[in-house]
Amino acid sequence: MAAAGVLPLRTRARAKVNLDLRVLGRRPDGYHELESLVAFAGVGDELSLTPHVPSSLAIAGPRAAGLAADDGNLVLRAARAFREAFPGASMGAFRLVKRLPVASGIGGGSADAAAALRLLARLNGVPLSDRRLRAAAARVGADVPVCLESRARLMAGIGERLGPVLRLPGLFAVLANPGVPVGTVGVFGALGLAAGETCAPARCAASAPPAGAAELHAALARSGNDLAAPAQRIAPEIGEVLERLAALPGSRLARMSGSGATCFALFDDCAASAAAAKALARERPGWWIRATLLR
Ligand SMILES: C[C@@](CO)(OP(=O)(O)O)[C@H](O)COP(=O)(O)OP(=O)(O)OC[C@H]1O[C@@H](n2ccc(N)nc2=O)[C@H](O)[C@@H]1O
Ligand SMILES: Nc1ncnc2c1ncn2[C@@H]1O[C@H](COP(=O)(O)OP(=O)(O)O)[C@@H](O)[C@H]1O
Repeated sequence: MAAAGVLPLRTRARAKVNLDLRVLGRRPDGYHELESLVAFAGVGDELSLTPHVPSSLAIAGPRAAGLAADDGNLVLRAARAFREAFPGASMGAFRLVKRLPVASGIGGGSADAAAALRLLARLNGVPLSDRRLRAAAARVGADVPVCLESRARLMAGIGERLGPVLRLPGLFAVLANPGVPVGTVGVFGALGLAAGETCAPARCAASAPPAGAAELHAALARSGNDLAAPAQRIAPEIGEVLERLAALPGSRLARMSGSGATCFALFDDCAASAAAAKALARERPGWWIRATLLR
């Protein structure tokens, strides 16, 4: 129950989109070294924190079904990581409004974890640049550090090495998910790399992405997502999502995000992405489809 007179703190947990993703190799500990240009969408979950009451989590929202509010939830895992990093910190009661599909390659759980860390940091006067906070984020999950600030940047290592924040041109996108959850572990496993194996050289000094949307579309067309092929072997529905997105009027590029199954298409303007999302929703009423700005 909310403490009388105490207003909850609130934040958005925006969907992460991997505009491209290269797998460089597999570390001896089994994790994969990546390079990815990451952007964030206007759609996301919502998280609030009622301070100064015992730690707890309640979940509501259109995608809440099947997501347990137990100790394994990434919100409560993040809260534990925060308390370990800042012993004696004030905690509170979280309420998550779940809108993003679960296990879908847009990091909803990672964004929720990062949102929990942001709220606890705000409550306890900890700046987002605090290295103990960043270390706590990396302990919760590979994608959590980039979600902490939720700003476009290059991500490397297993996700813990972040480039400077990038001012990307706004990318008008349609996100589409066919309703098939895809596990990250299985997709990395299906790549079939042995521990310690290298498969691609790191891009030397990563150059800043172009400032114009058309130039960025063209640059992205020269890259890809190395997890798309293994993900499609696990969930062949992804092939159909990519085909449908590529065939939409005005679609400039169609690609899978993260380990799937969510895919995105890019458009020149807001009217084109909105019309495309509407048309796709008519064709595939069972899919999760959103027009959104990536930046
Ligand atoms: C693939 C990516 C790309 O952004 O996104 P999603 O598809 O999850 O959204 C991420 O690397 C996912 O990060 P995240 O989902 O936080 O991964 P974690 O929970 O830390 O790890 C889950 C499992 O994925 C594998 N894993 C994860 C990250 C990585 N760089 N190499 C890996 O091999 C490991 O088997 C690990 O046990
Ligand atoms: N708050 C949460 N939101 C989503 N998934 C969560 C959450 N807490 C724990 N999980 C678990 O984490 C896994 C990854 O979820 P998610 O971040 O949605 O995947 P992805 O990064 O592929 O989009 C799921 O299998 C889910 O059971």
